[in-house]
Amino acid sequence: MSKILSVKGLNVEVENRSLISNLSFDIYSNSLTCVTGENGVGKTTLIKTLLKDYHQKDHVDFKIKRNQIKYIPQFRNIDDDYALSIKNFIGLGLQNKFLPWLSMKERRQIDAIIQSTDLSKIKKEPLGKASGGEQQRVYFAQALASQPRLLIMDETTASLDKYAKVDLLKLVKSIIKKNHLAVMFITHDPGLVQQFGDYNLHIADHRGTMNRIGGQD
Ligand SMILES: Nc1ncnc2c1ncn2[C@@H]1O[C@H](COP(=O)(O)OP(=O)(O)OP(=O)(O)O)[C@@H](O)[C@H]1O
Repeated sequence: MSKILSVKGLNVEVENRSLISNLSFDIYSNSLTCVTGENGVGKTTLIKTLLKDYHQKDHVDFKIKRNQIKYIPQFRNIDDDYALSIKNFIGLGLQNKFLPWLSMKERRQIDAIIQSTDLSKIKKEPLGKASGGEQQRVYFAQALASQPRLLIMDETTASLDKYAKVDLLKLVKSIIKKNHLAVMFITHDPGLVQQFGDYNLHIADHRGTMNRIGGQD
């Protein structure tokens, strides 16, 4: 396990209103850190602050490059008519892409991601026709195409049923292990935290506390 991010004495504010004071925690590779707390405590604002303060080393010290951090937002505007195939959508996640088509190396990389995220059977289907759980798996796969070392998932499971939630988290855990990835996962689901979290960064009363949990592999 190597350190990916060190946060020390960070104050998280919005429009001069303090949300979290004197926050300190570390994020390591090979681990899933759940970020929990009531609505409005400042979880999303914390993530925005970390990304905004990337170059400011006093309180937020990333050990990785900015382009090795990937954020998967909670909502996307994908409607039923969205016609791009799942494979091409995942390809959009490739970094430093100059050509409009995929090189042989990129094609192999995308094929490996499709296989590891169990999307082979539906890779030619339009993304708009995929189920909610499949779409979340595709967003995760697209994020992997940029070969991140830290992945931030913002309530990615919120719209899924309990089986799809567990399936997605099992997949995330297996990729964490395989790619030595660090994941920060904002969630309101205590069952998922207990079952899959390695750490829980819990925010309440303007304070953040990091606890070790030790979720399943
Ligand atoms: N740009 C902004 N300007 C003013 N207030 C904001 C802004 N962004 C967020 N806030 C306020 O800051 C507080 C924290 O918001 P934030 O979205 O970070 O909470 P959260 O913990 O992620 O909540 P949830 O679990 O509901 O998503 C809220 O009271 C919100 O209204």
